[in-house]
Amino acid sequence: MKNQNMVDPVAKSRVNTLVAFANSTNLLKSSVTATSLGGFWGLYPKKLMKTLKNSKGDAKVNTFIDSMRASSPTRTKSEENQDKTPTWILYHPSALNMFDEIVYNSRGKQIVTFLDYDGTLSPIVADPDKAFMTEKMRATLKDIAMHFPTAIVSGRSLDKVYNFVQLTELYYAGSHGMDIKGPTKSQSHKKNNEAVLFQAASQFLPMINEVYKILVEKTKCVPGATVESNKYCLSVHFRCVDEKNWASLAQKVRSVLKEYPKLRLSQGRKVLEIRPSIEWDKGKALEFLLESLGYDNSNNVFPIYIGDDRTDEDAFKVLRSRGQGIGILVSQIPKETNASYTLQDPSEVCQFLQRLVEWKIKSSHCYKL
Ligand SMILES: O=P(O)(O)OC[C@H]1O[C@H](O[C@H]2O[C@H](CO)[C@@H](O)[C@H](O)[C@H]2O)[C@H](O)[C@@H](O)[C@@H]1O
Repeated sequence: MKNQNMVDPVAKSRVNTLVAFANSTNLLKSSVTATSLGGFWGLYPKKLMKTLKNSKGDAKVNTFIDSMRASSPTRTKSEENQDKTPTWILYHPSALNMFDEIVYNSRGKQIVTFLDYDGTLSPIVADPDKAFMTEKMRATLKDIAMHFPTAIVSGRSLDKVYNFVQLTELYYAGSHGMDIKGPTKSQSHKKNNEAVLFQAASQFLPMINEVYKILVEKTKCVPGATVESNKYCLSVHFRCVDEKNWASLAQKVRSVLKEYPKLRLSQGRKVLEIRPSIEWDKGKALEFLLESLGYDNSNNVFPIYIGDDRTDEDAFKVLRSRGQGIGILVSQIPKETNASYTLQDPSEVCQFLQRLVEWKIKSSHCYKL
């Protein structure tokens, strides 16, 4: 629960300036304060998990349905979102617009990039097997990895995310960070040249496989529902299910999980994810990778984590509590987040990464001169 309301000092001072500016220019419909804006930060995902695990009644499932709808709305800008947008942007400005501020804050430090896959590097599509990233994104990732240690941190299984990305020079943390592998191609920026291999939940494999079979059987009567195995985690997809069947699908998943107290549920974009109840998430994976790179107790590192999902919030929170680096949320609509900046979609992520590479090349050139 710690750090629930922590705000990093840079963001806070920027917000105060922006709030003063917004109020003085009547940018917003009503006057705002930094405190009123602070309400956007919270621990909604944890509350939601409790709801799903402990509730008995339909009302609780409805809360989940509302939240699922909001996490990945079909219409990009509802009226309600339009109202929230100006305030939200004050707190979470575009990482492209604030690029100079970001690189200024990283001065003298080693940037390490952490990238979520679905919705960050590849656009969200209906068929999870077809979530390909563009060749431009692949080329950009190759460039990024040449200049900064880079990791992909995904809910997908390690093999699956590697097959999508296909770059040997990156770190990969699959199954929400429960399965970590280092680059197989040596990188000059690595302090320690050994490939990392970490599997946090091997003992859960038989249980996960068993639950996969049960879920496939239980959900096959729901048109459009699919269950995806991500080795140490499972995903039950709602995207192609008619909204009127969401509640019954959620109930089916809950009823299976009741028999498996060692597993827990988390929610992504039109997906329910089942994973071992261990203290491990994308935030822990980020810390593990920083440690592997030799930056555990270092002030000389500036991690940049980019992600679009609820599960990425664990990593954003870790960065806030360490007071290091920045979190960037990929979203076109206002969402509760611990990230400091935003990007709209994978094409903006690509632009941001390209600018980082250009900036790095330019600054190393200036340094040599
Ligand atoms: O951590 P991530 O890399 O973001 O993985 C999270 C989930 O991503 C995938 O599902 C999401 O993307 C699909 C393809 O665009 C989309 O159809 C689905 O609705 C999204 O939730 C993946 O299929 C899941 O297994 C991951 O857990």
